[in-house]
Amino acid sequence: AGMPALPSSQPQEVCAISQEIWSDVLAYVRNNISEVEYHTWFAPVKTLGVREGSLVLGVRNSFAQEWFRKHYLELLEDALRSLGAEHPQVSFEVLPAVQEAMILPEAAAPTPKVAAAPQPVRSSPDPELSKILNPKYTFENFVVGPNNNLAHAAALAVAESPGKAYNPLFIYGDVGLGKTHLMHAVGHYLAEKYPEKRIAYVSTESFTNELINSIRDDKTTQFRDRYRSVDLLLVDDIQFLARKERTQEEFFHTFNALYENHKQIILSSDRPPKDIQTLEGRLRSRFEWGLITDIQSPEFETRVAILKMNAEQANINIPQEVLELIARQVTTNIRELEGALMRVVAFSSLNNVPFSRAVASKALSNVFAPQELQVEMSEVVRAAAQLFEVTTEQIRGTGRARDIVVPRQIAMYLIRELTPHSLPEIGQYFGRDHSTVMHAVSKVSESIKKDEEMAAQVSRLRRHLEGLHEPEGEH
Ligand SMILES: Nc1ncnc2c1ncn2[C@@H]1O[C@H](COP(=O)(O)OP(=O)(O)OP(=O)(O)O)[C@@H](O)[C@H]1O
Repeated sequence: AGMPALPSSQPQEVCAISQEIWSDVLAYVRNNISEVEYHTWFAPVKTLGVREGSLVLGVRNSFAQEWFRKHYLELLEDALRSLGAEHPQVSFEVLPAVQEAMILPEAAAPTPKVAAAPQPVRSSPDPELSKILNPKYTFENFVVGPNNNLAHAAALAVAESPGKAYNPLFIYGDVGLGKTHLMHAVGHYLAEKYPEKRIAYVSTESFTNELINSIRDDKTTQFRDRYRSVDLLLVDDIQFLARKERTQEEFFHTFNALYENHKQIILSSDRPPKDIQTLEGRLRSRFEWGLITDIQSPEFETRVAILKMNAEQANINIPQEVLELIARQVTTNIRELEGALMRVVAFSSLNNVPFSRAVASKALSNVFAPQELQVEMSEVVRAAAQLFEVTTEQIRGTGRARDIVVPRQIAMYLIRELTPHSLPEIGQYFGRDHSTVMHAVSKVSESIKKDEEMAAQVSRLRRHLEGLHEPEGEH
């Protein structure tokens, strides 16, 4: 409602994300019906894309079409609503029987290069390897920023001279910040350069389970052979070795075997070795033999760059300001950042509206608590200084000249309006007491009633500051 219709000349690359939408819808459906029903009816359905806001589903015959209309329309609409569709629409088309097997992507023309099902960037000679390494997790697809440049450089060095540069390479950081991505990138790099090298990627959990199974099945020799004969061993989430004595013992020997043969080992963890409780000393010290490097949360610019890369890869054209809005909403976890982007794209295609800040903030409003306007005092001062062509030091200083006092009072007034800071806190920031701030606030609120120019300046500043943080409302 109130949204501009999507001009037909602006093709939305719905196909790129229709798979994404469809898998979310399926997940919703699956939660709400029995497994048998799900497999009978939903498993054979193909998505044909989103057309003009309507999710088009291909079903096998007209009987199924009727059945869906009668029994599952509401459920599907609910699912779309959960993704943000305001007027969910689903339509069904009977798939031509012969074409059923090849219905995608040809039928969903025009088909952009789909990122939802990433093509292997390079085909690995080893089919096993392409199963274990995520094709998306390459160096090319890794955005380097101040938060991860050391880890990135270390990974690259290791990829170029495995077993020589840093062994082991230990990468730690919070969830969803790219540890697995970097490990796989080394794997891809090596696989391309040295197709004969053997690479193994395993999570600590799988390593543990495989070990347990091998003990149970009396196949520990095979287990050992497998891991001790690789050229590159990538082990994810090594912190889960904590309290698993038997696995630690086994891993210790694997580590030694590889290390002695100059085979590269890369480990990831959510914390540095010294913080992994109940890790045997001899393992801990080995983890510290090579290089320990961390990945931090990405800062704003890096988050925007990551979103941009994702959008480009999905062939979706999203305005910079929308990407920035998303990057402001999700600050710590890149997996969630990517999820937020998908949500915005799904929302805009399901509602058949072009990307805008309003659309994005709406799409994200269910997922993320509506952003509190979080203007910083320093931002207000900076903005006021800029507008009045004085320095921030002057504004926070003690000068009494009128051309400094007015900007200072306006800054205090706007800080009071736009931030949750108390009068004493604001006073402290300016090296004054709270009564000075109170005086400034009442002075400015009086002045803007009479002084048009000042009113304009204040509202311009306010809009600027709000614009920095808040999604535009829908008018
Ligand atoms: N610098 C980056 N550039 C582009 N994409 C990134 C970057 N860092 C992370 N990602 C993406 O973020 C997602 C999460 O990354 P990844 O799975 O590697 O995180 P992780 O640190 O291993 O998390 P976990 O601890 O949960 O395993 C992936 O889709 C990955 O491609």
